[in-house]
Amino acid sequence: MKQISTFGVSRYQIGDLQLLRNADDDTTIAKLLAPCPIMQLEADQAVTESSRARLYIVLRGSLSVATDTRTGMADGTVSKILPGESVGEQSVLDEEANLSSITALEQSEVLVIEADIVWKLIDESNVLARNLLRLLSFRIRAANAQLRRRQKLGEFYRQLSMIDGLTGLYNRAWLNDLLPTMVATAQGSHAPLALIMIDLDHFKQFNDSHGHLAGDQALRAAAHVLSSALRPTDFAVRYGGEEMMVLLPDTSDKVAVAVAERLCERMQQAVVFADMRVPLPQITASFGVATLQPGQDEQALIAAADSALYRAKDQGRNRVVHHALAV
Ligand SMILES: Nc1nc2c(ncn2[C@@H]2O[C@H](COP(=O)(O)OP(=O)(O)OP(=O)(O)O)[C@@H](O)[C@H]2O)c(=O)[nH]1
Repeated sequence: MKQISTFGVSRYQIGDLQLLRNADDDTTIAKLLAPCPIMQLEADQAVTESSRARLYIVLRGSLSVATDTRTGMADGTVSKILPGESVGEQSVLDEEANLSSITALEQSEVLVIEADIVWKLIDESNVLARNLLRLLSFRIRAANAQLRRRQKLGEFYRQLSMIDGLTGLYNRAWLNDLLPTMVATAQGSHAPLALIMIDLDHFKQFNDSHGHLAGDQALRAAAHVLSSALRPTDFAVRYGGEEMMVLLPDTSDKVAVAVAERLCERMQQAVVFADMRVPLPQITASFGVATLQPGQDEQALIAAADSALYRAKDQGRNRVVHHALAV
């Protein structure tokens, strides 16, 4: 970056600078700008870092500004600054050195205005102050829009990471996130909460006989049985390999058992297709039902449903057992 002139003796006019367009008192402004250096940059040359805040106005050529991630708002976004446009207003107002990385996109000439002169210009020119406010408001709005976009994207990925890829059911991460709240809400409002633990029967054998891909198809079919049979307020989760779980808010013992019975029956009827569209043998599952007891936490609720599930396996599989009721 080498100085080739000062604004006062250059061919450039105040009207060339967007921030000062239509300025009211040209003579005072001209006097303030006269000693400001004009620097020449070659293509790809960086604006030399200054420890002090400065305003840069492009007179010829163009600059690329990559925001620095240290600013918090920034994410390395690159913008192009064209003749008449400026960069560095915010650092002047914050009285902080510019954290952006500024590089010339082609051979360029740049007017450099030190912060103290910018403040004098603000004192002298209402037009400059107004243009500066407008510019900053535009930049804030653009930054807000970008933040909103990023927030939406973050939420999208968060949701994606809560869904099991094979079955489309919620996954364990979702359960860890949501179950404690569901349990606390139910305990707080004395509303019932039922949990059904489901495990496919002899699934190792199914995999061994028909292959892992057919096993995956069976898991998808089982998940579909659950998700298509539930109310919109219920949740189906893939708890582990071939273990699934259904959460039924506001549901009593008896209703939860009836729901589990319905799911058990539909599971036997589910048609699992292999790739050749030839149906595979039936799948069945065992169901353990538990309902939240006063003072119980989510771990105890899961453990109760799990022990009911083991009893269902013990009693011959393809059946429903309630933790406390004799089903
Ligand atoms: N295809 C497939 N199989 C899985 C997946 N996750 C777990 N499994 C299989 O599920 C089987 C579970 O076997 P076990 O826990 O022994 O139980 P089981 O054979 O179902 O027997 P019971 O539960 O006692 O009826 C294992 O063979 C796992 O490999 C998966 O994502 N896809």
